[in-house]
Amino acid sequence: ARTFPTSSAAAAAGYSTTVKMARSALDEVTDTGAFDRSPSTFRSSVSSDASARFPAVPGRYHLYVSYACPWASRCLAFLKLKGLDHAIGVTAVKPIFERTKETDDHLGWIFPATADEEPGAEPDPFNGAKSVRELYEIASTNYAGKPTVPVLWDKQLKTVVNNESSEIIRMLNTEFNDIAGNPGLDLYPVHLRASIDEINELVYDAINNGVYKCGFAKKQGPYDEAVTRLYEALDKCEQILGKQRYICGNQLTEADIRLFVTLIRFDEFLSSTSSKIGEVCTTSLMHVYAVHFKCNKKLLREHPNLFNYTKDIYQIPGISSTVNMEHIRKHYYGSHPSINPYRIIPVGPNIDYNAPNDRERFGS
Ligand SMILES: N[C@@H](CCC(=O)N[C@@H](CS)C(=O)NCC(=O)O)C(=O)O
Repeated sequence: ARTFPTSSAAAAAGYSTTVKMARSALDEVTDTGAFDRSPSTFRSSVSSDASARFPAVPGRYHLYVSYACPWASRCLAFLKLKGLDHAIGVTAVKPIFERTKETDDHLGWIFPATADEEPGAEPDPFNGAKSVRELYEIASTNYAGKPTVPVLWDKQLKTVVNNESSEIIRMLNTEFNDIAGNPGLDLYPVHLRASIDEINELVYDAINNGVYKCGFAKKQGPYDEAVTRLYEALDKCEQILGKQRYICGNQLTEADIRLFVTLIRFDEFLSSTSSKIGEVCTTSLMHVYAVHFKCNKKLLREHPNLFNYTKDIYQIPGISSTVNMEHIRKHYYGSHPSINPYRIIPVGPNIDYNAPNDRERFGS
């Protein structure tokens, strides 16, 4: 049996020891049939202030991720761009959900038992946890919410500092500058904040979360609404990127990273999102092939500006190392046995995102 420090660590970090939330995305569909994402639970901040509860010191924090997950990947991108890999370690889980406990049927993120088991994934180096769920239970006894990645983990207090990627990326951008290899890079600069905020709102709702709203809708109305908004937003971004190199001007910002993580998964993700629709809709006898056509109005590679832009961002030093297409494919095609019982991975478009692109026409 494993034993963990529990309530004392959670109490020290100021968290309630019982958190009740949705256990999986399937619980996050409202009576109207629309997908409604639950808010993240752990919302503390690491601070550059040495007297803070979570001071930005090297070696104290660890990022638990899945390479399949777009939200975790945006944190990985910030870690690389800011030159923080020496200060904050990373451990990736296995790409395919497994039972997290023998005593119930929850499926979730699992660490491999050894470093050889799954290229890219590693055992938990600090807590010997079998699952991400166990990490949450160390931080908060009886945690009943969704055990999601990313997790920004405090090795000293043995707790989750924050599990909301939009907040983690802001901390990585500003709070670690004393120890960052690239402190001068500001991905949320004051003069562009209004524009970044506006784009983020559109991109989060219609694109990042929009693909999930398409995928998890249980009724036609919410699906129609989500898919219309998704393609309107993609068209808007396509137009903007016909005039400038990056989404908020001619400078890379967090809005680009937030958009990129969905775009890079897009042509793979269309059918993966559909797999989840199929799982939700097993009782309505929906056929998986029909489901696969639900989100295919247009592929990424049919939007020339968005497609070249995705290659451009991918080719920024450090970014390609945050994209593990193998984990992305394995996760989406392997984590839903009711839809894809033999876990066969479709051949996929195998796009070369390192291929030349036309973005330098806007200057470098
Ligand atoms: N709001 C969170 C969302 C993270 C999230 O939804 N992660 C997914 C993976 S893409 C997850 O871990 N899901 C676990 C599950 O569905 O059980 C963030 O942006 O950090």
